Amino acid sequence: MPDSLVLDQLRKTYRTRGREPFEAVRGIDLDVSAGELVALLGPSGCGKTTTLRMIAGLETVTSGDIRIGGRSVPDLPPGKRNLGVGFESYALYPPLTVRENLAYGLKARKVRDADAQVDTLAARLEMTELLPMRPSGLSSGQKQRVALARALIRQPPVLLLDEPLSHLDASARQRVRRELRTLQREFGYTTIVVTHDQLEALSLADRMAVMDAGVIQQFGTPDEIYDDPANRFVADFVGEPPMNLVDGVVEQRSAGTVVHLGQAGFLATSARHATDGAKVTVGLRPQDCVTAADGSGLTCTVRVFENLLEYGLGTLDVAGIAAPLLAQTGSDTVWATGETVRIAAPPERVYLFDQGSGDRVR
Ligand SMILES: Nc1ncnc2c1ncn2[C@@H]1O[C@H](COP(=O)(O)OP(=O)(O)OP(=O)(O)O)[C@@H](O)[C@H]1O
Repeated sequence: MPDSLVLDQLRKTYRTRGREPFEAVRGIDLDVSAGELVALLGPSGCGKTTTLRMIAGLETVTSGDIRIGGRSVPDLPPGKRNLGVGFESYALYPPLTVRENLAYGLKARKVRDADAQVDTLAARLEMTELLPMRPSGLSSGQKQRVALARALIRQPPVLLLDEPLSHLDASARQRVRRELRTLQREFGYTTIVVTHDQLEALSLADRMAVMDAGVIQQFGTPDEIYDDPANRFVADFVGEPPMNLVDGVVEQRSAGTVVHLGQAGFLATSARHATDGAKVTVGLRPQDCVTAADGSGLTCTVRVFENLLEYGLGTLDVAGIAAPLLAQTGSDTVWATGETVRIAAPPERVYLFDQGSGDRVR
């Protein structure tokens, strides 16, 4: 049976002799339901691995609590926490073959069809040919698959995975990712996956926690995070190509709020709480840009147009704004260099952020 996992004001301060204490995790709250897959997503150094290692019991907790199935675990050794841990660095037993490594725990528990279970899982993770090999002969991508299999075969109530697919080549990564998702759904393990790869997080996760500087910036479903980013960091980090972020000035009109961008014109926005005349950061996803009717939207000049067959990407100069704007077009639109185009977006997709705090202005 899967267990719930709760992080309650979890903190980690690293104290290294001769150095200032470093707060890697700064008070994290996270409530993961039984059977849910949550991705911890963030840039290098944001504290994802430290968080996972504290849950696993490989790192001490400075303060706060971790509860697995309602039981507080920070004082328990790793082996008593009832977790499956798929860390690449987690040692396999070198004298045993991969098959023996995978079957070890099952045989210790006297599971009758241990070998058949190993065969089935190995086939699903495309690693049957690795079963007779010894750990020292494996490449990093192969070791990663074995670590994943070893965590999965125990059918743990809570599964922790740290960058589980990072060493696989692009096509194997997609297939193993889908298989991991299928296995997780089938067996219902509560799962935390640490990744810096947003595609991995978007495709695997029921919900994702976007982290930066030791803090969870937003926790929600992939759609909530993409459609309704809580702040400038999340808006910038999630989405490919990234959201355009440019300076703008708010004007409150009787018909609604608009935001002016340089000398290029203005866009209507559904944000209602912006102060008239305030300088804000305007967020506009390249995918949300549409061609506007004459006399409305932003007047832009095409600097470069890339025809990527299924869609096009225009790099547009905007009068009065230093950085260019990226706009994605449908496959039937082709822009010429130097052409003038008018760009708009649905008002609910024109995001405003406070220039000081970076918080969303709604
Ligand atoms: N043992 C340690 N002693 C001191 N500082 C550490 C230690 N381990 C990690 N850190 C620091 O804590 C911060 C968070 O590290 P962590 O490994 O949790 O980040 P991460 O988000 O997983 O990044 P990455 O994806 O690069 O592994 C980093 O600035 C790192 O340098």
